[in-house]
Amino acid sequence: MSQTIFTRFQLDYGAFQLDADLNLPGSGISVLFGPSGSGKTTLLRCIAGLEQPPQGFLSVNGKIWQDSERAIFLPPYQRQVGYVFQDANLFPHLTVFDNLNFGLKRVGRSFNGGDVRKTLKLLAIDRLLDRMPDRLSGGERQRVAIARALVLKPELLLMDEPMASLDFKLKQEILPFLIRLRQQLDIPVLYVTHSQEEVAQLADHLVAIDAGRVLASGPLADTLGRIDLPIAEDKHALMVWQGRVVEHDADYHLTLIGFSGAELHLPIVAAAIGDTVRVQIYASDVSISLEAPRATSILNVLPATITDIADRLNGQAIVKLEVSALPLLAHITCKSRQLLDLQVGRHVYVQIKGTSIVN
Ligand SMILES: Nc1ncnc2c1ncn2[C@@H]1O[C@H](COP(=O)(O)OP(=O)(O)OP(=O)(O)O)[C@@H](O)[C@H]1O
Repeated sequence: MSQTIFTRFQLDYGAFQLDADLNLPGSGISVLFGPSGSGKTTLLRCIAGLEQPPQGFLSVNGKIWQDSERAIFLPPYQRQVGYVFQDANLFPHLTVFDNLNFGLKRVGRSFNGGDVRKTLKLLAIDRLLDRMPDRLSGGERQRVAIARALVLKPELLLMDEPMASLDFKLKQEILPFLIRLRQQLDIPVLYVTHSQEEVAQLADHLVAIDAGRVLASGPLADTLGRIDLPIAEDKHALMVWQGRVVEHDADYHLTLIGFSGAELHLPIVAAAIGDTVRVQIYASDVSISLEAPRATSILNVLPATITDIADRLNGQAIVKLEVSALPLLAHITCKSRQLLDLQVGRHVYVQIKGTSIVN
């Protein structure tokens, strides 16, 4: 059975109150997503023991780290937590090796352990060990910061916008490593971001937070499909489907991806037949018609059923659909919704104008 993290924190800063009750899976990446000032960092700091709210409970994989009712509070150094920040914060006067070894020595562990080697390999920093931090790229520095946290074998890894200070190119460079962490790490990760793109690429579980409160917490597609939340209204609102590569069509530079009950053609994907891939579909790329379009340039046309609709004051309607059992969001105008008389339960066709692979 998957181990679980239970948190309950209440904290009052005067102008801001955190009141967060969360149950997170004991594996995979849980992403905390919310606007600036919504309390994401404060929640991570509570989990790390850097804040001590008067009301707090935290248990990680069956161990109680904090329980205000029983006056239990493990100080930060007794919590097996790795913390990666926006900036790598490496010791500038120490080599990469010494930066990593610094923490290991403090806990009486050797650099030569199998776990350390595995981490260096996972983050491809084995060839950077002699470098000083100022001779590393921003992405390499961040990979060293992640390795420094992981070699201490934490029970939980906290990552607070680890890519926020990287430019687009460096983000693209580090993302594959984060995806690899998602696939290979056997500890739970709590990852803070503002970016829908990072949500699509990394989240297994998604928590939407606003004004210090948890609005939703659940498997990625469940939270993305909550049309009552700001995340579904955002102009970058999207859905993520996981599928497998069925075939490549070299003549047309297309790849066919199969999902449970649906197939999509994508611009050719660098993955082998049978590989698992995530595909993101923006709500703004989905249009709806009542009949199967007979002459259309759009390759991906699928039958769907409307399961929910929310009209917004800005003239936009968010439509939630099911394609087979796969959830999908569409942003259309309220005028189109009225003209087509779209109602919950109606069978329609969706045309998906653009799709892209996220890993
Ligand atoms: N020590 C403190 N004392 C008083 N208020 C604080 C303190 N730390 C944070 N706050 C306030 O708490 C609120 C939540 O801050 P927090 O940094 O947790 O938000 P966030 O969601 O991580 O934001 P961002 O995405 O911009 O990093 C903010 O209004 C912030 O000003």
